[in-house]
Amino acid sequence: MNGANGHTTNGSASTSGATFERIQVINDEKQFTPDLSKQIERWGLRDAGFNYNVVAVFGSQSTGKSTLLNRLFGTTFDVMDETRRQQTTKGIWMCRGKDMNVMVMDVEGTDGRERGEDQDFERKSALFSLASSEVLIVNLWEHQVGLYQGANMGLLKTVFEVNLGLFGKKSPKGGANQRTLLLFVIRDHIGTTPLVNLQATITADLNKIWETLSKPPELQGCQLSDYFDLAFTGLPHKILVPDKFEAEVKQLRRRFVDKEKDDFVFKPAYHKGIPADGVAFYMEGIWEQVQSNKDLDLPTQQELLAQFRCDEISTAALAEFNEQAKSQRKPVEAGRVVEGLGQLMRNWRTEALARYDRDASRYHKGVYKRKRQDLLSVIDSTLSPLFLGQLKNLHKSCLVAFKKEVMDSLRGQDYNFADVVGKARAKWEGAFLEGAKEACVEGTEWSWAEEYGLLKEETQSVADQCRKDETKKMVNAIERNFKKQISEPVEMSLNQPTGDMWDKVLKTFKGTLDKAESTYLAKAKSFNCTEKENKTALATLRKRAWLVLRSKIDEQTADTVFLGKLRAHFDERFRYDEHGVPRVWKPHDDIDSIFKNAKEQTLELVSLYSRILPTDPSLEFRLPSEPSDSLNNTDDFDFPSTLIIFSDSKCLDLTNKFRRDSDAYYVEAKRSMVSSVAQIPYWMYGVLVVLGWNEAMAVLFNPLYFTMLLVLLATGWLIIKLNLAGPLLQISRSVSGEVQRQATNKLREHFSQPELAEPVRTKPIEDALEDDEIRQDMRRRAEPM
Ligand SMILES: Nc1nc2c(ncn2[C@@H]2O[C@H](COP(=O)(O)OP(=O)(O)OP(=O)(O)O)[C@@H](O)[C@H]2O)c(=O)[nH]1
Repeated sequence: MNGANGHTTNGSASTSGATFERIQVINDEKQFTPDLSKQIERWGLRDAGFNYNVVAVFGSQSTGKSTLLNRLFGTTFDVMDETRRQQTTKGIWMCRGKDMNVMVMDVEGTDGRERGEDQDFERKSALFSLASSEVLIVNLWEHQVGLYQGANMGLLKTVFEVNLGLFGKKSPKGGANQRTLLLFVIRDHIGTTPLVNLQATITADLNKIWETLSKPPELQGCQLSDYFDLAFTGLPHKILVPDKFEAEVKQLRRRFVDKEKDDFVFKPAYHKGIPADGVAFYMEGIWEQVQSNKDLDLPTQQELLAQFRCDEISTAALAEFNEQAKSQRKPVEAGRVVEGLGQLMRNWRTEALARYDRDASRYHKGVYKRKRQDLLSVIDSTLSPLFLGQLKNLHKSCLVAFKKEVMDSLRGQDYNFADVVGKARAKWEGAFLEGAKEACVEGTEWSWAEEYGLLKEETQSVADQCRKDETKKMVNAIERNFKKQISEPVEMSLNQPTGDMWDKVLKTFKGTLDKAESTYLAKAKSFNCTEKENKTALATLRKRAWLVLRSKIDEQTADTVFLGKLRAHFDERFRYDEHGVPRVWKPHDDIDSIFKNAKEQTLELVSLYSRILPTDPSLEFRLPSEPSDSLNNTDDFDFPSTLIIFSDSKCLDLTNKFRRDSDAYYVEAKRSMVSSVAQIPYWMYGVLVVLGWNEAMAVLFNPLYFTMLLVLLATGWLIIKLNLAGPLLQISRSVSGEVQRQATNKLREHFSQPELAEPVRTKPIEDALEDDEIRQDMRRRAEPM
């Protein structure tokens, strides 16, 4: 039964379980057991709160204390062997009463026989018992009553003195004070002296002792009854009248059990106010104080106990709380919005506080409240990062969702920008607020205002950016549309190079631009654009529109296109007559003047196209020459230069190019006239018949030639008869065609001699016109044919 430190830990009757285990609280070496707390737990009393009682017994050695306790409470304390009268209880033992929440203390007897004259332990055990128990059973033989010098009275003197030390500092009249019941059990009460007499004697003796106590000045007037209640009972002789003894003991037990009875001993006033789970620590503290002979101040002890226990309870509550909080730390740190985090936090917080309150509220109120506050601030400081993390995550997710919603909505065609942005902002800022409110735990000073402000700023800047992008997009779309609209009419106007060509172009341009501007303004309304933004966008639109027009003009005045126009214009005037019929040059046609007029008229176009200049000044268009395209930040823009289509040198270049082309047309015209003159005249055939008459007669009258003619005719007749005319005609056509081709080639070769052709091809046409010799030569060559 001896522990490692020489402490007798516990023991039990052979039939008992954990409930009946007893424990030596203080061993004969005056050491306090470290196992009391566990033992109280094993007894099932740890969570009893205040619903338990402590009773201790005082008395001389071997006066049947243990026997009485075992009978009264069903405990299992060692009882002395009948045959050897010697001390059995050493130190202080404790056992749980059977079927009752009572901790029963069996205290070593007070005779000191075994310890010699050492009264120290008696005094200390009395002090300890009084500080811890509600009821002190004073066990004495009947014959000891009235013996003032006897061990009991000495013990009682000790108890009173100790009591003054323990509770005396506080005036008993000052309010609720610790009272203790002294229950005198007179053993072997034969009955010759009635209990009342014995009671009177004992009371008188007690008062006498009380009087003789040296009390501190402030407690001079205190009475014994201010601190103690006295109760008396007698028990018959256990050996002589065992049945009566047992019956009386049963009777006495009822006073410890039956709460309804008036003589119920465990009155609330006697309770030391120590929760069951703190009893072990409290007792240990008291024993330490007692051992070190320090002043034992119970309120201070209770406060110390409260501090220790409240800390313990708080730590236990926090441990569980921390486990719970840890579970959500990772997702929050990983940037996730934890659904219902606020509710979770509220639950953990409430549970932790409830756990603390359940166990700690029984302790010293001041300490309990102070520690609760500490616990609360630790809990809140643990939860605060989760709250802030949740806010940050909410902020992020709401911003992302806001952007997505805006982008998705802006993807379509029919939308009102202000509506889209306004709704999305309200929705996601609202979602943030909702989430933040949910995450906020009541009773804290947490705030989401700062994060909310940040979110609002960011949604605003996203909205601004979107508005800018949308404006840009809209201007681009209007520009594209503008391009489509002006393309055809401008092209048509430019293909009709009349004097009011630019008037028509600018009229179309201005009309379309007006429409584009009003389209912009109509749409811009929904964007909540500022006046300044609208001004900038319109300026950009105008400039872009102008550039679109300019690029269309450039396309139409590109070298090849423009030369084509000139050629067409020239053709109309040179190669076609005034009725639009193609000219067939006759020798009497005045090619030169027609050519000259057509050329001059065509060359006038170069200057017409060279500059955008309407005849009606009201149609003139102007733009500021500044970088107005804020949407694209393009380079400097010089409006006047955009009015010039062809520079002077370009005009000269185009004129030259056209001249070369027109000269070629001129030469071609001339040639066509030459070839028409070179046709064989019909009268030549008549001449041939006249000149060939003699030869025909010679054939008819010459038998050989005539025979040959007949043969030919017969062959012809046969051919017709045999239907060979077609194939032969075909062959003869081919042959004649070939012969004609050969002949033509020969003739061409003849007329294409270098001295005739070269000057026309290489010299400028003016030279050619002036070169009369060549003209004459050409006519000469043409005429004989
Ligand atoms: N005459 C008489 N003897 C009793 C009575 N009760 C117990 N005894 C006997 O007294 C002896 C001592 O009993 P314990 O119960 O051990 O007494 P104790 O006071 O606990 O003894 P310590 O623990 O040694 O101080 C035993 O032999 C009991 O049988 C009683 O009421 N009358």
